[in-house]
Amino acid sequence: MGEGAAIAAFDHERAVAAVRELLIAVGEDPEREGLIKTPERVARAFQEVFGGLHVDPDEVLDTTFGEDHDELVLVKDIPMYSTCEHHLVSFHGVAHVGYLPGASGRVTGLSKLARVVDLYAKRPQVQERLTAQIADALVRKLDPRGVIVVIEAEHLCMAMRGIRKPGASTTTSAVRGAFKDSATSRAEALELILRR
Ligand SMILES: Nc1nc2c(ncn2[C@@H]2O[C@H](COP(=O)(O)OP(=O)(O)OP(=O)(O)O)[C@@H](O)[C@H]2O)c(=O)[nH]1
Ligand SMILES: [Zn+2]
Repeated sequence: MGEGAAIAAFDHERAVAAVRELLIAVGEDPEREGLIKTPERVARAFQEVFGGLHVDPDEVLDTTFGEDHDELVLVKDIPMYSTCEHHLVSFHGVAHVGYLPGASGRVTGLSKLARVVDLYAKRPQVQERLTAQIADALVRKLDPRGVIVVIEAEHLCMAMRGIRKPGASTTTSAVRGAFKDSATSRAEALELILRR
């Protein structure tokens, strides 16, 4: 079982009631025409954007192939939408996920790397933890020689409110195994990742 996989199911009725309360709290009338279906819609949207809480990300990495490939596998520019756990607004950008297959040479499906990003992103998150969780899932499931994950994102909590710095970009990385031990391997991977 992956980290934090088994939690209570989504409580739709409770979410609808909570959104309705929030609308009243901000001074709106939840009975007016434009808002009548909003609690229902927002509940469904929350179920989708936090859907990763109810799926075990490790299971998507069960698909592996014996390709006998022991060099870098890197998927760049995976679109990523997550939700800042402090303000419940979006942070979004791209994730880059790379790994060096282990001695067995087994690789996973490329889409599975993007699925792992998605499942961890669909939780209340901070960018640093999201980056580390993706790296650690790959370490657990693929027994790789190394893993590197880089996420570049804009936080709407810094753009639309608070300090109001739209365009500010946050980069986080998580390196494991060979990418942690060898500055040369890390620099080569980062060069490929950040090359435009
Ligand atoms: N390290 C980290 N910080 C984050 C992330 N997302 C949001 N934050 C920060 O979390 C902090 C929360 O600070 P608080 O002082 O508790 O909350 P706040 O008064 O709303 O803070 P401001 O955003 O500065 O107005 C802010 O500095 C946010 O920028 C993240 O993914 N990683
Ligand atoms: Zn925030």
